[in-house]
Amino acid sequence: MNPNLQHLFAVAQKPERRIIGLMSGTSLDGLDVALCRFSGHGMATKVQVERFATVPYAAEVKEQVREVFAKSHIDFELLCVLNPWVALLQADMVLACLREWNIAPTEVDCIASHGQTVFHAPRSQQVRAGFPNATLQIGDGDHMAVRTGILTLSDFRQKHVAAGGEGAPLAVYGDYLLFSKAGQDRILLNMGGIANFTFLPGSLALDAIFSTDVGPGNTLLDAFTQRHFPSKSYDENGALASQGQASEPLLQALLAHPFFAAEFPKTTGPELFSPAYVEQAQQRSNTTALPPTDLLATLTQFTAAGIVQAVHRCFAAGTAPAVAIYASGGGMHNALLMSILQKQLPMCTFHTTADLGIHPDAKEAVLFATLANESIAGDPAAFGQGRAGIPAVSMGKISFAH
Ligand SMILES: Nc1ncnc2c1ncn2[C@@H]1O[C@H](COP(=O)(O)OP(=O)(O)OP(=O)(O)O)[C@@H](O)[C@H]1O
Ligand SMILES: CC(=O)N[C@H]1[C@@H]2OC[C@@H](O2)[C@@H](O)[C@@H]1O[C@H](C)C(=O)O
Repeated sequence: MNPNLQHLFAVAQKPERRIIGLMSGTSLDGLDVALCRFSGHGMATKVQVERFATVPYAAEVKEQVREVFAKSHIDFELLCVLNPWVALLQADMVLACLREWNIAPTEVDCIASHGQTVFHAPRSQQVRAGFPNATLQIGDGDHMAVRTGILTLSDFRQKHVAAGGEGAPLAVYGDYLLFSKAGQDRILLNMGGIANFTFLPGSLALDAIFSTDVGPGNTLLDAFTQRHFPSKSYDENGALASQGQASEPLLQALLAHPFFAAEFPKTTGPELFSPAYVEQAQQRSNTTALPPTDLLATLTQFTAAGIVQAVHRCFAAGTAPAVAIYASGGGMHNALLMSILQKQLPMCTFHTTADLGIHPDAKEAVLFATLANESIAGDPAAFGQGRAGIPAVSMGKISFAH
């Protein structure tokens, strides 16, 4: 037998596995690195996050990735070279973390690498007809494996698309295994560049759980903060938006897109929720002269409205029962956004995933480590027969280090 297969077999049979989960999201702020210790799989999964770091991207890295990010027209050669370049950059970040943590690469069983999404194209957002759902992440897994010497799983979203999904949100898989609680309805709300959530019914019924994107998270806030306040990369704690007055006509124009009325589960990205989207809504609502702080106030309300509408929709049948919301992602640090959510969702109690034992900034990196643990040691049957958006499949392509 190929010794690589023997090694994989041995890792799958270990009572505990050390897996590094890597996530670099739509905000392009850096690489989240979570060193996790797993035992078990499926509903018996136990995970302990031993170390976590966000390694910030240098300005040059952000600039290079932005050149090919969420754009219809790009330099194709640049995309081609960024595919290994991003992988090698992230591999070196992993090796630097391991050195700092005094852990040898040989002590890590596997890396679960999300890569960098450069374009997300569910059918509902494509301009051409007749093509399948599609999504593209760069940061090649073979380069990660060879540079680090660690078995690597990568490119998780393609199997989801191949099995009928849109390639996202994958959060449902990890949230279900790690955070379900009998007797308590929970929403795991992640506010990154795009906002998404998983609904976990207290009944634990597999046919009631789902994950969905709900609209923009920080992506538009970041873009317009950077445009109007060039020294800032984001609106810290919502301080700028707090100085402005939201425009109701612009808010309504922003909410007019069919994405908001579409059924769950659904996905989106900065391809749709771009600065051009906001500029068009400003034209339609005669609000092009809005002062920057009013614009940021409106965009904060817009982010909140997408989330609030979606939470209400979870309970469309009647009065919303009490539900516990567990927040994660950078948006949870935006005090203004959080206060709007709390005001508009009085039936919810607000917590963070830290209350469930996972640091909110680490949650998505832990998700990919969990997906890798399932692919290596689990069984896709943990997700029943599979439903729309939750096909019962093992995700991640395997790259051997040698
Ligand atoms: N103190 C803060 N106040 C306001 N916003 C903040 C604060 N801290 C972080 N953020 C926001 O969080 C963003 C980063 O969020 P996060 O790292 O969750 O995004 P991501 O992982 O790239 O996104 P995605 O989940 O869409 O892939 C920043 O760009 C910023 O907008
Ligand atoms: C295509 C893509 O990269 N989507 C991301 C993005 O960031 C948030 C939201 O949009 C979510 O759908 C997804 O990531 C998380 C980790 C997910 O798949 O659950």
